[in-house]
Amino acid sequence: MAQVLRARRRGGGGREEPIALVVCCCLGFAANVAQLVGLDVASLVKEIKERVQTVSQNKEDCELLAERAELILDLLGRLQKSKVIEDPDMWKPTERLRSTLRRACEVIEFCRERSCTYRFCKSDHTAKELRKVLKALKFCVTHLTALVTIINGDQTTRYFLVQQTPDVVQLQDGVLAPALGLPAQHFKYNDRNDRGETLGISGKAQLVTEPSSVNEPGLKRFAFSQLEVATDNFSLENQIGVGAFSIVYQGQLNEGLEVAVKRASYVDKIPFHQLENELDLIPKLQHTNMRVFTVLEERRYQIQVVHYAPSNGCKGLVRRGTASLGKQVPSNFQRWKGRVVLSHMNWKGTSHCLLSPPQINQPDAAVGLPAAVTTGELLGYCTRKRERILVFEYMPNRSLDSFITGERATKEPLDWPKRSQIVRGIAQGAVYLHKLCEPRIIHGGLKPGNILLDASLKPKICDFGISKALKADADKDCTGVVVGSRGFMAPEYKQGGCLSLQTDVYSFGATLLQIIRGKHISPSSLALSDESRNYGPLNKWAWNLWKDGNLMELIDPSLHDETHAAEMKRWVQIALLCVQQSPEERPSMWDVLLMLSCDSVILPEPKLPAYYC
Ligand SMILES: Nc1ncnc2c1ncn2[C@@H]1O[C@H](COP(=O)(O)OP(=O)(O)OP(=O)(O)O)[C@@H](O)[C@H]1O
Repeated sequence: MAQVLRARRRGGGGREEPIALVVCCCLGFAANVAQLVGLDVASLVKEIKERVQTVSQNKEDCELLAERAELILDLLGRLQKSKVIEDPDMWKPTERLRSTLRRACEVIEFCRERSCTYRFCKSDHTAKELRKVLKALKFCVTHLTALVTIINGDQTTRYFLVQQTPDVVQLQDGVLAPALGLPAQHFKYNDRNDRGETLGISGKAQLVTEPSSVNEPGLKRFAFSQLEVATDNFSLENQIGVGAFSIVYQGQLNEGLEVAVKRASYVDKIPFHQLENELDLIPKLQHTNMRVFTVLEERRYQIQVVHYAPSNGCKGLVRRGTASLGKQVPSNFQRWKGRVVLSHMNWKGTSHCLLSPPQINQPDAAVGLPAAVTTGELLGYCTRKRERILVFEYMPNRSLDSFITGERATKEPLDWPKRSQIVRGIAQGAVYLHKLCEPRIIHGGLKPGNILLDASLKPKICDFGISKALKADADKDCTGVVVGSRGFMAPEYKQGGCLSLQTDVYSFGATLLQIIRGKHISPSSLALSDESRNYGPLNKWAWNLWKDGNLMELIDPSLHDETHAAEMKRWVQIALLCVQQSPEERPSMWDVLLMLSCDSVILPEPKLPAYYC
């Protein structure tokens, strides 16, 4: 069979040499790794396809096998166009590809066998081998798809600004190549763009060998094999999200619980850091989150706090037991016409705002503050060699972006009441992070892709990979490292590498504009400079329309027959306040929540948004 598997030619000493070797000699090593793989793989795939035509057993599986082999060839072809292939180490995970394809050829050959003796003795073995090969090919498809997807940057473009030395800031536009299972030292982020600028994260990638210590008693440590089973071996079919740093899979644990399994894509320090950051921060959020405002009952002028914030959780907003309004209730909460109100002092004077009618046993409704709005529950984690995996509760409606700009935008467009519930929920979550948590947290990556929706479309902010816990007296965190998504990053963050509460406000504003605009892109006549596109592409358009008093044009056409036009326009104005160029001019998230919740709060005139020109 060997002769049909590899084309050969006569070498100098009359020996036969595989074509691959010949190619390797003719071309420089680095440049030809991909071609080498390509050639060899192409002939193997061709062989497989031919043999499948005449199999007599396991026909369906053989056909599936041929399909996967063809897909692999296609993916390799796409990857060849990418510079990443010049690094031979990027191909390490495909090293076994050729041997797998050879096994595939062999096993298909067995399936062509028609003799009864063979069937009697070997058919069991063949079926097993076939399943193994199918599984191995599936792994390869997943790996290559991840490479293709991320190299092509299927989502919003990412930027990485890295301060190598205190005064050198470098920019990368586009997504860096990740690879599952590659040793960290194989990553080199030194590509240059056509202007000769250095791209990407430079510096030595470091292997993180030991998992960070996890002291959270509530978190479960999962075995890798358990997650393999839960996600059908991290199969492509189970893949539900590809981020810049991880791939997320839907899975089902033995006990039937649906989970989202977030597996780090890089083996570099940076993505590990992202997942470890989440592992560190999320349990803190959950602790405060679950215990604060769990049940609030209003009895005339009394508010009974059944659950309460632990002393190290939130800032002592509530106390255990029964408190009389106006006495033990913190100053932000006051009695007003017999209702719980939030009184706010620093936005154009004092405004009193009834956030929502109090309802018995409905915690968030009672005071309009976030109960369990901040994040999906982190159930546990898994570390094994170079693997870093987080396991979350599964959110059946996944992320907001698919409803706003993705395929569900047309199939299941959200009406205004749903959108406004989501917007308020995000604002509540951000207030919770900025004001109520101890330490306060800057999310750093607010955008529709990082808002998960539960079964009733309640939003949960996810992805705390780049979030920062603020020191008590700090209001920003400057690392010089910038990671974010085009369109949602505040200009001062992109330029200076400092995350602040105000950069989150900017991202919230850009998200709000997108939620209001929906899928429909801005008019082609709108000349946007590259800079404008980087910072909230809708800013300029919204600003122009606001000045012309023509805001309805910005609003998603599917909402035009709704009866909420006034509120929609008001919210565009709020979004414009959030995306103002100057961080000092932007409202706080607390202000935003008030403005969203109270029509009576008079909105100031927005000033120029970031990158208007
Ligand atoms: N708990 C979950 N339930 C359902 N879907 C989820 C869950 N967590 C994540 N996803 C899906 O996976 C996608 C990527 O998740 P996440 O944003 O956490 O990854 P990431 O690698 O940090 O991505 P990025 O940094 O590019 O935003 C989400 O947009 C969402 O569609």
